[in-house]
This record gives sequence, structure tokens and C-alpha cells, in this order.
Amino acid sequence: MVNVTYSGNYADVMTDDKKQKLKQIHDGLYEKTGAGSDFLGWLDWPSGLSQSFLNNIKSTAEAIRGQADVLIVIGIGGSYLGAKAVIEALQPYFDKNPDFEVLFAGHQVSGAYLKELMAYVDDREVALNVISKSGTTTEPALAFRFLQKYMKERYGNEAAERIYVTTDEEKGALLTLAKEKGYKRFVVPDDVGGRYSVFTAVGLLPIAAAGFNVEGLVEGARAAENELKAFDAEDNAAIRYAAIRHDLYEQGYTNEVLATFEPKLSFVQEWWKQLFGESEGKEHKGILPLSVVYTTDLHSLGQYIQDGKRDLMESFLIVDEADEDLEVFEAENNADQLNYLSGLSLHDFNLVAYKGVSEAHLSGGVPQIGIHVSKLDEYNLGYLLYFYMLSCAYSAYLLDINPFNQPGVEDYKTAIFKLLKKPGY
Ligand SMILES: O=P(O)(O)OC[C@H]1O[C@H](O)[C@H](O)[C@@H](O)[C@@H]1O
Repeated sequence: MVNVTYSGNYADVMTDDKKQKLKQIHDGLYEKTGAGSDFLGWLDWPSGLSQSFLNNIKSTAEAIRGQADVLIVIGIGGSYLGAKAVIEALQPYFDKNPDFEVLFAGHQVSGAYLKELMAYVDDREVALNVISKSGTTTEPALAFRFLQKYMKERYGNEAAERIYVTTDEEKGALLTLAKEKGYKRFVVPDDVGGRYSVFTAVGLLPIAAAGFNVEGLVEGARAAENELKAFDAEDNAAIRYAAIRHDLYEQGYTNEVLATFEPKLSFVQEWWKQLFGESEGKEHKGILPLSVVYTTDLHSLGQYIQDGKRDLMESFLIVDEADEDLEVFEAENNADQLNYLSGLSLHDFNLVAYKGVSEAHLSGGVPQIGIHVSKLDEYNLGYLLYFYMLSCAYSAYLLDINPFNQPGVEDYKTAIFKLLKKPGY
């Protein structure tokens, strides 16, 4: 479950007009009549997922873990952020001898990164999962060109059994290549855009290979799908979050800073930025999504947030219970003068910090939203990610924007291709 709190008065947000508009959006979503409704496959995807699909994901992940020590996932944007977000949120900070590692490539263009990656995995068994919905994105295609050659040189014909491709069912250069080489394939559904694809094979295969419970993740998403389906202007968390941020946007708060005290959530923040940025940032409208990790960033961006230009709202992603923790102990000489904290856990310290920071930022003119999840596990992450996807659709529709396209992304690509003299540009 996700709980949404607000520093303002929710009754002022949920006016009769707003309620009516949200009801129309709700009906358009579930009757699939709104703008971009060809891309609503994600809406009932969790409940529609078959056990045989999940079994295929799990058995492939097992096969990968059997044949390799490292899975390199090649993808960018929606084809890597979901998996990276869930894996980073669940894996330990430090692991000297991991029995299996998931690494990423193709999410930037760095010769040093790719060279060092190939050297790093050289004494371990490797498998690849190349993910691209379009099958034509330059960065992952470039990384795959190098890594495919690497695999061929290392494994010869056996390389084909170590390469897994996740792409469109019918089109794209990657599909042609996968068919030609006989790589095992998974499908990115036509009606699910990259940033809404974490519960498809795009996210599930790397997450399962990393050793996490994909059934728990899907179960959380299913609960969210089910609980957030009904129109309820007061208690539906997805509607609440969308309505509050839209109301603030209309008052001139055009930037949203997503803050967390949990460093493991920093890629959930990155995933959220793509989700909201690409969904809403169109037609010269939209809230700019930004992120900070506290308390680290209280010592850098904290000054700006407290006191800089007043066009910020802040939403806190708070995990209520900690899995692992430390308690401050009484020191004999109290030289560091921290004995006043003894007995307090570091998690509790952060919860107090949340309260203090939130009060201070509010008094500095930054409206506060709280997004609470009970703990960091597969179920709660599944719930949270679905909640954000649904809320994002409401948010974009409140701006009268199609949440599911990204026309602006093409402009810079065209400019680069022209400079590189790509045939046809
Ligand atoms: O999965 P792909 O087709 O390779 O796309 C990867 C990413 O790049 C594109 O440029 C889009 O802006 C993103 O929405 C997409 O997630």
C-alpha cells in the first residue's frame, strides 16, 4: 500500500471541477478512450500476466544463473531503468563475493566503460540480455556490436546460447538479428511503452536473474492495479498524488524534487524522472522532475531548496520500516557529544530528520508531499512502481497531454544523425 500525505488542505485541491475532470480521465483510462490509449497495455498487465509467462521468466533466469556468473543487460531509458531501480533497491550495498551479478551497458556511450566492463568479466562466465523495444536505439545497438563480438570470440558458436533478446515481436533491426542468430527472444508488448514496461520481460528477466522474487513484485503490482482501479477522489493514492501536484503546478510550483533518505532508492528516482519527464514534458507544459538523496544533499542542494527560487514542491519517498539498522550507543567520554542520541536507531534518526527537514522546507515556502511505503521488498516495490505509473497517466491527462508518446526525443537524435551523416538524414 502507498499512503500520500500533503502539507496543504486536500479539500482545496479536490474542487468539484477537479473531481469531475479526474472522473473523466478515470473513465477515459479504463474505457481506453483517452489520447494515446493504444499504449494502455500496462494498465491491466499485472493481473493479465499468466503463470506460464512467469515460469518462463523464472526458468530462463535459472538457466542464465546456471551458465553464467554475470548477466550484462544492454538497454537505455525504459529498457534499463526499471530493472536497475528494483535491483538496486533490493541488493545489499556491499557484496565481496556475489554468487551472481547483473551489470548494465548501452545506457551511455563510453569507450572506457565498455573496455573496463569486458576486462572485468573476463575471468567469469557471461550472458547477455539485450533489451530494446524499437530495436534501433543507437546506444544499446553500439554496445551490443562490441559485446556480441566479445561473446563470439570467447564462446564461438556457444555464444548464441548465452544471448537473450527482448524486443518487438514483429519489427526492428534487433529482431532481424536475433532471428538470424537464433537467440532466445522475449517480447516487449506493442501497447506498452518503455517507461511503463517494468512488469514485462524488460524488467522481470534481469530482476529474476539477479535472484529476486518476481512473483512478489508482480503480486504487489496486482494489488495496486486492483486497489487503485476504483474512482475515489479522497482515498485513491494515485489520484491524490496527481491532483496535489497538479494543483501546485497551477499555483506556479513547476518543479518537483523527489527526496528520499534511502540511498538504495536512487534508481527508483531515476526511473521516476524518466516516467514523469517523458510523459508530461510536452507542449511547453509539465512539472520538471528532480531528485535528491538525503541527508547527503542537505549539505549541497539543501540550501537552494530552503531558500532559492520559489517554484519547487518536494515529495518525500519514505520507507517506514528498516530492514537492517544500527542503534547509537552510549560512549564513555562523549567526546563527540553524541550521547544525547544514544538509544536512537539510524533509521529513526532519518525519520526525525524527515520531520525536521519537511517542516523547515515548508516554512521556506516549499509545499510538501509524502509518499509512504511500509518496507523495501519486492511486493512494496511492485505496488509503488504501479502507483507511480498510474498517477503519471492522471497527471499528464490533467495537463491535457498524451502521457504515452515522446515526440521531443526525436529532435536531438535527428540532429546527431545529421552530424554523423547517417544514411537517410
Ligand atoms: O527500448 P528502446 O526502443 O531502445 O528505447 C529506449 C528509450 O529511448 C528512447 O529514445 C525513448 O526516449 C525512451 O522512451 C526509451 O525508453
